[in-house]
Amino acid sequence: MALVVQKFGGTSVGNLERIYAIAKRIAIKHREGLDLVIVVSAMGDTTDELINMAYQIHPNPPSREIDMLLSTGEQVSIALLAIALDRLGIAAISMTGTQVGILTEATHGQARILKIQTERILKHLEQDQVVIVAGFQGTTQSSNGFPEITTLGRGGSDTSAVAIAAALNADACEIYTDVIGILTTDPRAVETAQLIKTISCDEMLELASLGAAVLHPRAVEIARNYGVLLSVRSSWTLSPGTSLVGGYAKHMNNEGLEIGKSVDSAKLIENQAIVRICHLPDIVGITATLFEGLASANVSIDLIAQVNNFNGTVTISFTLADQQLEKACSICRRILNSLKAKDATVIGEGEVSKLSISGVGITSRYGTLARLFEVLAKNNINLRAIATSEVKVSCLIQNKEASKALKAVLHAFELSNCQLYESSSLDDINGSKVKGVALDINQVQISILNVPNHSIVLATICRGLADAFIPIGSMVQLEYRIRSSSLYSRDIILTLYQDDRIKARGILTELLSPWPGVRLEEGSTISRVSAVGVGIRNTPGVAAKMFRSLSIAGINIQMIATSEIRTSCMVDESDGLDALQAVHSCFELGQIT
Ligand SMILES: Nc1ncnc2c1ncn2[C@@H]1O[C@H](COP(=O)(O)OP(=O)(O)O)[C@@H](O)[C@H]1O
Ligand SMILES: N[C@@H](CC(=O)OP(=O)(O)O)C(=O)O
Repeated sequence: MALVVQKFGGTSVGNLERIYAIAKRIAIKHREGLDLVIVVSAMGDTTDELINMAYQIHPNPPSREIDMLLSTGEQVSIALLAIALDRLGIAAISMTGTQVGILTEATHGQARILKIQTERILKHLEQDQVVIVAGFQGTTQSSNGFPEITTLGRGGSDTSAVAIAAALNADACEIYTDVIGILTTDPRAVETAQLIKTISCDEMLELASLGAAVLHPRAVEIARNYGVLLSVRSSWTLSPGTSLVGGYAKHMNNEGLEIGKSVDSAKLIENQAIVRICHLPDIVGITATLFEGLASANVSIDLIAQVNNFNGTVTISFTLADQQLEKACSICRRILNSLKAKDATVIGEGEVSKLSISGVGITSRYGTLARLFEVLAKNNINLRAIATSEVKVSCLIQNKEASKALKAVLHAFELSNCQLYESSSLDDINGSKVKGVALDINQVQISILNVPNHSIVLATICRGLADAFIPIGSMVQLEYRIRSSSLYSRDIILTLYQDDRIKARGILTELLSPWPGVRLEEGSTISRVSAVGVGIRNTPGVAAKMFRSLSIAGINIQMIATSEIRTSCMVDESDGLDALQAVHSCFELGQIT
């Protein structure tokens, strides 16, 4: 008999009528002969309400007690669902994370799953019972050997469900929610959002980490790592929803279900080039004009970084294949001439290579970025540009340093040579275009200016933030040649969550004190709008189209950070929603296909 894990989120079990309606759906599937493990979240806004209560009593409640408190939310809904199934004549049993044996790290509030004991679940399934498991919670052993309740972090029931499916080697894992599946964007923000029928795990990881709250990135990571057949569907209709594709059926490792390696391959592309444009006037639409000009001349751009300096000028850098460098520089110069941007300078540099590491949760797993930059710094590798995302980090380095850098990275991340791929030009697939767009609010731009030209600063910054569990949203590096000198000055620009601003300021100020020339500047709160799709890099003009749509909407782009399958633009906080709508519409994502 097929074994299916189904997860119902907080909105789907928001009141007794909904719980009963879900019980009826489950009863039908059980009678059809499926073995069912059901994971549920707490009813409606219960978790928020519980957190609120704790903070009314104490400004800094103990994390153990918060986990104890929050875990009660799911305990209510599992019991009610079991009662509803009993009423319908279906044998069911509810179980907490501790009763199942969902073993996690010994940390409260954000624990990762190490192992799921399947014996008890399997025993009840054999007895033809529906097994109902509390999502979002696990158990660990305290230092004195007693079991303690842990929670997995907000939105953690998706993670519970996919992890249980992986541990049971289930035939499918279905996430039921209040929308018909994964849509081209949040339908609460854009009414015309359309269903995406299939999406790759990598695309969904990017979307989820960029603000698409419909699926938790950790759940996607587990599905990708263990080849779980995952879909997202509506709790109220029978439509098939969205299927995720592109997972790998890896074996569970001994380190722990959620703890495996974050980096699974490295790749080097030689003969790349970088173009740097400095002192560009900060005029709405200027970036769009530049990239439209390049696209119409068939210049294929890879990575783009742009930052609005706080002095009214813009700095842009982009990478491309070496053989297109001269053409790109002359197009840029021509456009800048026609725009009468007299102060702007265009500098091209060839003979660089792009070294990338790929995996899952690269930016959300604290420490992976730091490890990469530490290794490169230790080997004295000079970084000319960087691009970060959830599934890939790329660094531009000089050709002559490329093989040394690659060797060091393979060694540091314990990758074998067969994971290395070399190519000399623009490569591979013709994927589809933009799959979806997402909006992430409450971000802040932190600029670290005038960084001396060595990678150790980058490594120090990333390690300091990782040790303080501060996630980095986007990160770019821009370089300028210092006037009348052959030396470069470097700026590193990060986006972080607004809530982490004060903590990050303290840490960065202290970390940067050995380099007295380095300046820290903070911008105002910004929103990040991102377009995601595997076809982005092979479709010239995608970025230009996005930049133009923002300029037509009168929205100034404050920062651009791209990776291979995503383009993110940071805009003023108040422009976020308009920016999302403009980008969604420019890629015609609201049209029924
Ligand atoms: N790309 C997207 N596709 C679908 N829903 C999205 C997307 N981005 C954000 N959402 C939002 O995610 C919500 C579902 O997530 P959530 O509220 O956590 O559900 P649940 O309570 O079922 O866990 C939807 O109601 C929708 O507003
Ligand atoms: N109840 C928890 C866990 C969860 O996953 O909820 P939901 O499925 O409603 O996002 C929370 O609110 O964070």
